[in-house]
Amino acid sequence: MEKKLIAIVPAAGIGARAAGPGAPLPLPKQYRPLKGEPMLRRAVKALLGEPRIGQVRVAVAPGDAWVEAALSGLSRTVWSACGGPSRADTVRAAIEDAGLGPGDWVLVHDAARPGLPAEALARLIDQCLALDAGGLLALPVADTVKRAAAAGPQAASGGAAAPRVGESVPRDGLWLAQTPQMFPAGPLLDALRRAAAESAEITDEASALERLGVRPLLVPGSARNFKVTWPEDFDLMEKWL
Ligand SMILES: Nc1ccn([C@@H]2O[C@H](COP(=O)(O)OP(=O)(O)OP(=O)(O)O)[C@@H](O)[C@H]2O)c(=O)n1
Ligand SMILES: C[C@](O)(CO)[C@H](O)COP(=O)(O)O
Repeated sequence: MEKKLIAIVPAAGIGARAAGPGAPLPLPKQYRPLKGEPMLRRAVKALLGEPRIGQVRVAVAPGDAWVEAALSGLSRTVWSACGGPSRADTVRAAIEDAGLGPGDWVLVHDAARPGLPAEALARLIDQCLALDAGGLLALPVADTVKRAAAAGPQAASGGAAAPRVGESVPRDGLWLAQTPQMFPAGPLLDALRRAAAESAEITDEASALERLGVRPLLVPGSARNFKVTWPEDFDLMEKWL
């Protein structure tokens, strides 16, 4: 039987970092309109443009009041209020909800990355299917990388003091992980369950599998596919869109 490919969009966050200082967001960042359309809707539409994706499953927080309007009229799209306290909890619950076979493919994409180009998405799927291996979009690090030193004494003038450099980190071989991240459903679900049982803090799907010795493919992503995280990112993303 042919393996299915479904997409999961974790959308149960609140966007705390996207709020300005002292100014909470009026609604979670994934519902903020970008050029007239909620960010979540744009992220889902980027996935729907790929014919190999059979269904898009959006996972939102319990009590979410915005998802129905944000996704109205989209084909091949369902949503469920199975969001958990962390992104990994949300993704795990969404895969459990999806009732997939262990060999079916799951492609996880952040609601906060509405700028995903069709070519980058196709590149990831092509590579994973051709090599029968899980993988993720990512970009090689272009800048010099510094690790901050442990916090020292605060400046006498008040205000938050700038941290100091502890060391420079060689950037050779360093990549910045993006989404989508694509894996077979069975191994991914097993890896996420084990990470949860062992209280391992994981921030993406690949790292759950890396803990178990898997070496996912690093497929070149795109600068346009950045994650809307900080207040200024909304304007920047609107320019790209
Ligand atoms: N408990 C959570 C936390 C995050 N996410 C989702 O994971 C994606 C990437 O997370 P991030 O950009 O960190 O979003 P937030 O958690 O909303 O942002 P912040 O950390 O600033 O609060 C987003 O689509 C977000 O909605 C989720 O589904 N469930
Ligand atoms: C999955 C991710 O987008 C890859 O860069 C990232 O790790 C999500 O991290 P966040 O802290 O939940 O934004």
